[in-house]
Amino acid sequence: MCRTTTASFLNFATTETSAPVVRTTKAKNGGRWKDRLHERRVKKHQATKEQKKLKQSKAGSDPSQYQQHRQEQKTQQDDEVTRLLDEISGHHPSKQKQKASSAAGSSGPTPLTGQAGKQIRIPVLPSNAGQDKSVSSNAVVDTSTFEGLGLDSDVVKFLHTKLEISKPTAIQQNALPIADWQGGRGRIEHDAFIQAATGSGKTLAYLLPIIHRLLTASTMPTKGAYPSRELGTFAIVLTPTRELAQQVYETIQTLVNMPLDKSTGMRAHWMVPGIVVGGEKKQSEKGRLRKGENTKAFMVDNLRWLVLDEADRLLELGFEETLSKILALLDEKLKFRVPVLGRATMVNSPFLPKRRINVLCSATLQDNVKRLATQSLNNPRFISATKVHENADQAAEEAQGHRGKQGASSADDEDLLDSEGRIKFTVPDQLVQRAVIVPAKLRLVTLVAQIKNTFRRQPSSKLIVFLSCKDAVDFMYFLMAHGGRQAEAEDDQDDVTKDLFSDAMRDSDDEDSDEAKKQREKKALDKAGPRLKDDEIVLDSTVFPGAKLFRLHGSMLQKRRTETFLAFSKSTQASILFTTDVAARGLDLPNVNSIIQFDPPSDVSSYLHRVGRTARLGRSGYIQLLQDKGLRPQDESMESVLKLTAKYEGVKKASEWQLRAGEIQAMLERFTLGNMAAAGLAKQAYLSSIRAYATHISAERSIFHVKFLHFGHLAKAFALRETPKEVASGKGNNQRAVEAKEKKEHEVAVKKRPLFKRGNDISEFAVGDISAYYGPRVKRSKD
Ligand SMILES: Nc1ncnc2c1ncn2[C@@H]1O[C@H](COP(=O)(O)OP(=O)(O)OP(=O)(O)O)[C@@H](O)[C@H]1O
Repeated sequence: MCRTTTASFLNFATTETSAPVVRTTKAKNGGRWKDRLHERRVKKHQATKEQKKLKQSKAGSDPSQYQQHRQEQKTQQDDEVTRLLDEISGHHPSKQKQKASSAAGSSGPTPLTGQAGKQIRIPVLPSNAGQDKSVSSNAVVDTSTFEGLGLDSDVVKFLHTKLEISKPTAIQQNALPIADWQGGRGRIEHDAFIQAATGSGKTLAYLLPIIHRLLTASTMPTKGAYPSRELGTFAIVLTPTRELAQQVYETIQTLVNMPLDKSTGMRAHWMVPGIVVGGEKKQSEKGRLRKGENTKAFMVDNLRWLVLDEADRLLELGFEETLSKILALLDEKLKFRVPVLGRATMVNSPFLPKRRINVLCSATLQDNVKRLATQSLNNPRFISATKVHENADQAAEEAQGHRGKQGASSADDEDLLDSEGRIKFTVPDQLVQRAVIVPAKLRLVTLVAQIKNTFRRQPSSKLIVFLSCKDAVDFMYFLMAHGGRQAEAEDDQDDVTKDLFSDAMRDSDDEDSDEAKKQREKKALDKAGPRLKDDEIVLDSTVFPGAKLFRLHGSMLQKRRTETFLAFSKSTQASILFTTDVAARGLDLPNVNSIIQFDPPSDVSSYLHRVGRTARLGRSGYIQLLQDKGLRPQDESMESVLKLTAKYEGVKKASEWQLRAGEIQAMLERFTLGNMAAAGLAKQAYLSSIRAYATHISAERSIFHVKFLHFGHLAKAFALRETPKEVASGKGNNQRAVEAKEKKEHEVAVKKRPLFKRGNDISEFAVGDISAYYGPRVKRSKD
């Protein structure tokens, strides 16, 4: 049902021609690596099908067919985003059709101002420490204080005393006036795009107006009654991860629990925040939201705000279907609402927006999304930390005009625009960014060295290490927890071998009871060393003594995810969080002072969000990318990182740092070799990382191409000594392919060898194939 509804929202009808219908494929970037891999496979399959179709059509096929096909592919991504934006704004598809057809007959979206095909440029100042900046604003208000912006005095007091927030940040200064505090008849209400650097306070920029207006609405009865819980849901905030939902929920919870001065008539008890996230059953959140079963209060008659936090991620691959379904549900619920007898279901308060306000918020809102939003959303305003623009084109023109006046070499422009004149996404000013070019085989040891150096410099540091897949997260977490027990690991290895041998002997000798066998197995497993346990939230590190280790990824049980997130947030001692991109967006993890990207991010915005977990709100932060190919000139040499560790660890001669690095690598390899659990995790991590690496988008494959990877060296990054072939053949998925390839190679090699040497390759179990001994039969020529 949802599928049909979704389809009916497509607002750009394909031009009707006699050409065969060509199925377009999605062409999107971003998303999880698994989504991208799936996407690529589907695309490849469809492309082959289309090629076949085109071949089958008339000989010398019509070039217009091909052009149309190309055009459709090009606009596919934009269409996808437009459709979602239309759904968000609740536009009627038929109206959209008219709009599209009136747009100069173009089959793709055209900006309203007629600047088709033009790049949008919106300047953003590169900082998230906005409090001390003097920022211009369209509003005739004192934007430097919350009172000046019109925020209720109780809320201001609460922010100041309880949350230690005394002045609005730059993005809050610009966003709050647009939110139209007082409401009132005849006021234009705008949808909004909020874009500012990570850690700049965007959450409060959209939450404060909502809370303020709901509080104000509670002072006046509508239809004789004060607002109550029975009126349903007033605002929905959608986020791409459960942790972010949890964080936003907690912020709202704190806000609605603020003490209020009763004489003002404002009441907050009727505002009840709720959270809908999936549990172990992945479909549950979608299901509950679709059916509206979770709570009776999920009534959307009065829905006045729909916020898409990390909107660019929500519009990305892997999310759009869920988003469509949720939006379709909202529409459906509105369409088929059943009036409740004796109950006023619709609120008509002068303090609330008259319609649903849509807010899209992120540090990285792409230009195409903004351009399409001008068409799809309702009077959208583009709010950055520096300015508010009426539409994306206005912002672009202004940026261009500014560029024209100042000359292309203006320092400001260099900061704001890239070489092609597009807006640059920015990282916080105070963030120190370093790239270390490391050969794959030294990546692991450099990671260890870098973490050791960080802890030496600042003993209670909190670090986040980003990895590309959950298998790599599990392995690193486990390795850093137990890999430092060098001596134990060696003993363990001997014990395991002894144990397994003696058990095998005993099995064949006597017939023990099942219970005795179980006991022996358990003993053997215990001897085999530590194992990764699902119920562990935190481990002590043996590689970094005194440090606590955490891990976070999407395949963990929800309960563990939440516990880990909270435990790491609260940790005040030296801590490391190993994580996938699930922690890259939006999370406000206090006092994280260093980010290490062990695996490269999947694209620019992913990089920005990852590094944004540190240097938040003007604090300092340090990030490091460990990469075996340079993205830009080498910032910090691998040698300097390793030398520093050696120095810290008492190595006197500078030349001995290599020895120390070798010792660390050897220690970790010994552990992996001697521990069955570690060996399994390492192999799995190695394979999954290669798969993830292979899904880098085409624009970045000149740097991150799987062909550039040295598989043998990469194994060392996962503390493995085996050759990749051996590792791969141990895996079910690749086993047959590897075996088949090896068999073929072997056969070819055998055939090439001189006859007298071939016999050596014959196994004693070989049966009756004479060619194995003498090579293939060949016809002899008669002469
Ligand atoms: N005006 C303010 N003064 C001081 N601290 C603030 C202010 N506004 C927000 N903060 C705090 O700044 C931190 C970062 O805010 P927030 O998480 O909203 O950033 P963000 O811009 O949404 O970041 P991201 O893009 O990473 O999601 C939070 O701890 C928040 O409480």
